[in-house]
Amino acid sequence: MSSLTVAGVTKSYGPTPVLTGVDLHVPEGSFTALLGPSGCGKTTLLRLVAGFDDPDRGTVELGGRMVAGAGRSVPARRRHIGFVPQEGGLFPHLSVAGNVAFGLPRRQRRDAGRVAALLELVGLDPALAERSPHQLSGGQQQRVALARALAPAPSLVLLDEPFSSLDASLREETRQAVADALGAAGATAVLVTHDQAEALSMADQVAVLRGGTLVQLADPRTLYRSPQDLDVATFVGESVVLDADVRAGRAYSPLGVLQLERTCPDGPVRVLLRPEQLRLGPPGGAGPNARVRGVDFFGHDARVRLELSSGMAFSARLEGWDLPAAGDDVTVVVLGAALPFPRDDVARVPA
Ligand SMILES: Nc1ncnc2c1ncn2[C@@H]1O[C@H](COP(=O)(O)OP(=O)(O)OP(=O)(O)O)[C@@H](O)[C@H]1O
Repeated sequence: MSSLTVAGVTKSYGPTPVLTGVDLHVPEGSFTALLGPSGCGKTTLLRLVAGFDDPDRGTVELGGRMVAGAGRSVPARRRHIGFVPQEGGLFPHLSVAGNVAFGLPRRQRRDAGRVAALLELVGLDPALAERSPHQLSGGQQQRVALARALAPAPSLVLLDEPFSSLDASLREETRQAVADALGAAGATAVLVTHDQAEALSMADQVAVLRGGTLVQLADPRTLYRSPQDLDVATFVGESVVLDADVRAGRAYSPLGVLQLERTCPDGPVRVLLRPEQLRLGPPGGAGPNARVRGVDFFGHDARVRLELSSGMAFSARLEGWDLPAAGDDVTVVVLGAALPFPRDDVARVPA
């Protein structure tokens, strides 16, 4: 497996810039998620790395070898990159074993042991080897597609929204199997997704793309706890965004006086809290009063929709055991510190 380095990559289709100066380094043996809203350029970047298209400017290096840029373009088939598309792309007329063997070097294609080992690597029972793709679930098909992509021991594995067509229960299980298989193979991998939970739960590092620009590259915890700006913050998780005034290192907000995560000069700011930082107490306790407007119950936890007497709406995320009901009056307690941002930082999604 190889590292991947993308430097200053720019791409336009006609007059429309799609990628503008993207830099990205994926260390050997690590897993990076490319996360961003629809149309931000994720697939375009993946295609430039795969060699399906060429950048207008900038370079792509695999294991220190330049494969695109500076007048060079190594054809896709010579980049030794494994590709897992949205919907498996398995050959319908070949068995599972035939599909996996297709990825193997010619002399190993008849080696049933190699095929069985690859099926086991992706968490599939080798007894499925003789089935046709249409006799598999969507999740099993994606695992076969990964086994096929890993078969030639590629320098890099690219996965383009490979779980998007799976239903929720299968998605979780397949994600886990894919992440385990990539880890066991020591693969360098890049996953394209617009699903923040997928990116945060699977990747070693997450690259957030917005409008063709890489706005933040960080490990999942740093990205969630210290997002670059409010737009990234609201994209990678639910948020409570409040206008506040900073005085002597504390933020005076509609949810009380808050500690700050980092130093910040006095003056108006916008602060970010995560809904799981809020706790509810009985009415009349310390902290601002709020009324429960509704409860979205998810089983393991719930989103409790709240409103202050000023009309400001926000949500708390609470464990599912002891929940208030719509119409209840409560007091709000904030745990931990808030993250300050300039007041003119735009929050894309309201609290
Ligand atoms: N071959 C092409 N010709 C013209 N425009 C293109 C072409 N490919 C992509 N685009 C445009 O480039 C922009 C980025 O597309 P891209 O597919 O990379 O986005 P994405 O982030 O992967 O989106 P999605 O999550 O919806 O797949 C879009 O506005 C798209 O319409």
